[in-house]
Amino acid sequence: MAPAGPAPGATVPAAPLLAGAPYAKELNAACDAVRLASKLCRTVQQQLSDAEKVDKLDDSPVTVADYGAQALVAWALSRADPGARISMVAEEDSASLKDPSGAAMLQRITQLVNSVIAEAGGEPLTGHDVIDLIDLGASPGGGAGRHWVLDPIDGTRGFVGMRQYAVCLGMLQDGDVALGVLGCPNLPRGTFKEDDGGAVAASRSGDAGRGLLFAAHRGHGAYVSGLWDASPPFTRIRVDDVAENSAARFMESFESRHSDHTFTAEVARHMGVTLPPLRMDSQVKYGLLSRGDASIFMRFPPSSYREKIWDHCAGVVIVEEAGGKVTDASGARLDFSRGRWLDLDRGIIAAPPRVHAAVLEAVAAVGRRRDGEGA
Ligand SMILES: Nc1ncnc2c1ncn2[C@@H]1O[C@H](COP(=O)(O)O)[C@@H](OP(=O)(O)O)[C@H]1O
Ligand SMILES: [Mg+2]
Ligand SMILES: [Mg+2]
Ligand SMILES: [Mg+2]
Repeated sequence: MAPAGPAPGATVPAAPLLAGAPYAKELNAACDAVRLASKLCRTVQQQLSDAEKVDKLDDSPVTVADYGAQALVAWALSRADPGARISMVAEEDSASLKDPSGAAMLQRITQLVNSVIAEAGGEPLTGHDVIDLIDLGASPGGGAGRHWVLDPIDGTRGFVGMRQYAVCLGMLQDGDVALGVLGCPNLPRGTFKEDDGGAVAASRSGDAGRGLLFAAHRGHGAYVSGLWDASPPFTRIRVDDVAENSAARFMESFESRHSDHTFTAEVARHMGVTLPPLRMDSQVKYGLLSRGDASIFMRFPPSSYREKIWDHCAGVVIVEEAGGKVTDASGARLDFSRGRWLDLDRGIIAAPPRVHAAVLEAVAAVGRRRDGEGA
């Protein structure tokens, strides 16, 4: 059933988005929070120094902007709903900032956060406040009640490498994703062109033509707007269910350690997909799929890897509300109700319905062929 609301391509008036929908207040608060965090990230990406990033235990990077964006989103959501106890499942924690060796980094983060808060008309925070806000993200989540789900910077490797990244905020209500918002500072507003995912992206970050905000409300559609204005008009978006596989463009991680490029190439070949893959960091891939800039997203990490809910929560509801399907390799929908991790069968496949069925079939066929060869 098509979701309620305006037709795809229709422009809806400036904020508040979807006034009257059940979670309109929360949706608009989430959009504001993501806009603030995106501003901080845009500033930092242009001037990031080695002293502002550290490697985590799992060998992944984290920067002052990851921490700053997490604190800002927590601040903005708390401000929008004073008195409420917010439950947030977020990627970062403050452990390394509480250590004396993290003092300079905490000071820098506090300064960055306060500069954005000042612009938003708020009172300055102390380092302790920033730590408390970051640690709001330690919730175990689960299937009961409301949990915000935050990846303050998804695609930190892309952020550091001057490529694509996204600020990703979802809202779980009783185990289902009710809202999703993606801030994509380096995405061009026009149709996506091949080189836009690559190293040149950030050199143009801040251009008038860059910066998109995707937002979805379960049952009320998916929308896109410019990222930098306080209350821009939104346009309803829809996936592109191409009639022929040969016309489908597929997307995957820029980093081959995050997703097996050899396997996806074999699946694409099996389907008769001829266009080369669009390789990009982060959930911007879900945004582009929802807007019809590409028709397939595949992710096949190493079998030992366990997916985290913040890497998919916002993107999944945006794709579904744009008319797409997101499942694991066995065709099951992703279950966000089980805590901080997603348990799934091998990989993740997102696409419009016809193409999705074709990808599922091809994944199974290539899997069987590989098993046969290995036997
Ligand atoms: N070995 C691995 N396999 C799969 N995903 C990984 C991974 N190591 C890190 N990731 C996740 O992949 C995310 C980025 O996805 P993509 O490949 O689409 O850009 C990272 O998010 P962060 O950048 O928020 O840490 C991280 O959670
Ligand atoms: Mg990370
Ligand atoms: Mg992530
Ligand atoms: Mg992250």
